[in-house]
Amino acid sequence: MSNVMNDLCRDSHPGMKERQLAIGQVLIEALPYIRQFEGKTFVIKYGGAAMIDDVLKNAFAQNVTLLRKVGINVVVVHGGGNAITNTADSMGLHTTFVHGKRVTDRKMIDVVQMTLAGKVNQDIVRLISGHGAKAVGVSGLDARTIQAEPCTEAAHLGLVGEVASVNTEYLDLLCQAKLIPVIAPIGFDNEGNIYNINADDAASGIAIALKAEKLIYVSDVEGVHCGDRILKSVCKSEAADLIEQGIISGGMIPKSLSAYRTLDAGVGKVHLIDGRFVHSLLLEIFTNAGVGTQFVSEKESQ
Ligand SMILES: Nc1ncnc2c1ncn2[C@@H]1O[C@H](COP(=O)(O)OP(=O)(O)O)[C@@H](O)[C@H]1O
Ligand SMILES: CC(=O)N[C@@H](CCC(=O)OP(=O)(O)O)C(=O)O
Repeated sequence: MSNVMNDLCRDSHPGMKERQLAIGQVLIEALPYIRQFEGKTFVIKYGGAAMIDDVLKNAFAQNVTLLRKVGINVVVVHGGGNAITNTADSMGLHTTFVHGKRVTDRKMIDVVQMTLAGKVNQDIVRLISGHGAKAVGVSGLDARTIQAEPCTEAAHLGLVGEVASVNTEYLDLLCQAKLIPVIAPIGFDNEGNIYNINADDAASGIAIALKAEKLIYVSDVEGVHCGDRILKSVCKSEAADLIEQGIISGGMIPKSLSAYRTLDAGVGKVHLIDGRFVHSLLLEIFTNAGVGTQFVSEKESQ
């Protein structure tokens, strides 16, 4: 027996038995969730601070690996808005956002493509693979994973698209092989035009197409704020009011709107969790506590 184990067995560390018991209880609490979710598909939108800070990046990769290892089909759709802005800045290109979406001209779409499908995507693949799962980088262009169409606000936004259809056969194949697709949110239309797709919109379209069990947005806030309160749940009409009042603004607008589209299309659960909090993903999925904000349909919230 190692010295550490010897010490533990003699209970020479005050409070150690209590700590071990607590760890055991947390692990057991996960069991019903593991049984419930085995073989189910979770789409995880990876964005915000958890994409920038090294400790958080690593924790995210560990969390995703653990989900895959307990039999959940994990599909990651990543953002990278900050990285795109940094690359654009370094090339002297000016960035403008309208209601949380980037105005995208021909020069900007090149920056989006090389940044998202290049460095950002491959960094995530490398990190996840480093923890023992096999991640596959998928540009939305690969195998027509994301067939795009111009978004409704295209007149103002340029080459910004929405998901028209998803190659679910390809993604299902990857999941069946126990691989983790890591998807960059770009797509092309029938004429071959490439579109920049907001990652929340892409994650929503993919969750709907895959009939996912859950869509989870990992972001850089505790949840949806209303003043100094974090809302445990928010329904569609409340969200519409909060948008109207400017309380939900910027990047939270596409997130909220895509959340309700996802729910309306039949995906059971849509959550927003704080990627700045290490292991928030595991806590959300495997504990009774739940964290962050759940987007719910009108009926459920009443
Ligand atoms: N009511 C709100 N509650 C929480 N965050 C909000 C709200 N309104 C606006 N935001 C902003 O939305 C941001 C999250 O959206 P975004 O920057 O697109 O994140 P991500 O990169 O994770 O997609 C938050 O950092 C916050 O600044
Ligand atoms: C149309 C549009 O806005 N596309 C986004 C795509 C990346 C993204 O959504 O990144 P986050 O999740 O980190 O915000 C952009 O160009 O920034």
